Amino acid sequence: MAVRVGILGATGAVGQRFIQLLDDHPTFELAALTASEQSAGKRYDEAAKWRVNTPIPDDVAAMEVGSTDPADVPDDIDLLFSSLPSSVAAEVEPAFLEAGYVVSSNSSNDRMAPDVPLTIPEINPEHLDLIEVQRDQRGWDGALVKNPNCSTITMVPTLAALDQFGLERVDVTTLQAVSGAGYDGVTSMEIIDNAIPHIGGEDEKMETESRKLLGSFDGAEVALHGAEVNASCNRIPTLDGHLESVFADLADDASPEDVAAAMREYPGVDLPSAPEQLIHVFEDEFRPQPRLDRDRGDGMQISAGGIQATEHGVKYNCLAHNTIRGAAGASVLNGELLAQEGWI
Ligand SMILES: NC(=O)C1=CN([C@@H]2O[C@H](COP(=O)(O)OP(=O)(O)OC[C@H]3O[C@@H](n4cnc5c(N)ncnc54)[C@H](OP(=O)(O)O)[C@@H]3O)[C@@H](O)[C@H]2O)C=CC1
Ligand SMILES: N[C@@H](CC(=O)OP(=O)(O)O)C(=O)O
Repeated sequence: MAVRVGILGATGAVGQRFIQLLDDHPTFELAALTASEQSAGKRYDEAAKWRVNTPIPDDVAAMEVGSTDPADVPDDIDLLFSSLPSSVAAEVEPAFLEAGYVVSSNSSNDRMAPDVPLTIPEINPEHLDLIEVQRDQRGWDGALVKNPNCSTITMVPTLAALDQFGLERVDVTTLQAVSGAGYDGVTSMEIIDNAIPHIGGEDEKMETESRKLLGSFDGAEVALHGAEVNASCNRIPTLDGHLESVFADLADDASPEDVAAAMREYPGVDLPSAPEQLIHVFEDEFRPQPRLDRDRGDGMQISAGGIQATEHGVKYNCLAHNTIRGAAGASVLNGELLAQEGWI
């Protein structure tokens, strides 16, 4: 049976990716779009400055954009995807939850809240049961699920594969695409022929969100993973695809071949938007590269390569498409998990 879905913040960069990914989705039927008051009341193709690399689906182009207000969203929507600026999401998401909507949100507010599941379906699907705790504590009829920051989601599947060798410490340096900052985030004069060695708040997000994702859930709360995580985040002039260099200290001996096998064999999930294999491992040490590898698995696969031994463990590079696996695709996959697990 079709699941009726809506998008909060549908006109933005991530909102457009949602529309692209939901076109021809096997079970999700797009039935509501919202944005700011400037866009409300307009046809979608008048309100959105469409910039993704496929045309606006005809049925979506003609849809009317609503206000981001529960009173303006049909009651029969089963699931809302949220791609609002986090300051706006922090204000309006609670109103949708109080009104009984289930929200799969990409915005960063509340990701570390103890009663909010921060989920990657292949890594920690069991954390969804935090919804029961959330409903008890907040009195919401709805449910709020978050996906992580795009840099965090690029690295965490590889760390999950390494955890069988006793993950003790992670040091990561990122090379992040300009689309992560949004269309107006970095000017061409700032980024062409350049690299910017800081992204506000990003180091802390990688350092905390990764430990929640890899943490254990006892039915009441998530205990953060014990590994120390240090991140240094940088912007470079690629369009899409975050590339990251990871140094991981391990308690047990593990050769680069053991690590490659653990990554290749890390199990996927049976959900419509999931890649068949979660992590592709290259033998060629010049890969992964953003332009060549970000679209693997329709933008949902993680790539890794250049695995080498270090004194305390291994180092390697990893890559993911930041606006698909790192944003809209991550929320859609969480929505598919919510449906599979009977939360909607
Ligand atoms: N870009 C990326 O790679 C990633 C982004 N994110 C996060 O996703 C979210 C969206 O990012 P992005 O799509 O780049 O942002 P954009 O600025 O491109 O889009 C923001 C959307 O929110 C709407 N909006 C803005 N203000 C309000 C308001 N006051 N009330 C209601 N709606 C409002 C906009 O509508 P209107 O067009 O009418 O202004 C638009 O639809 C952010 O939280 C971002 O941090 C997360 C991971 C990756
Ligand atoms: N900060 C990320 C994108 C982003 O918006 O992250 P978050 O979802 O944590 O706000 C980047 O610049 O690439």
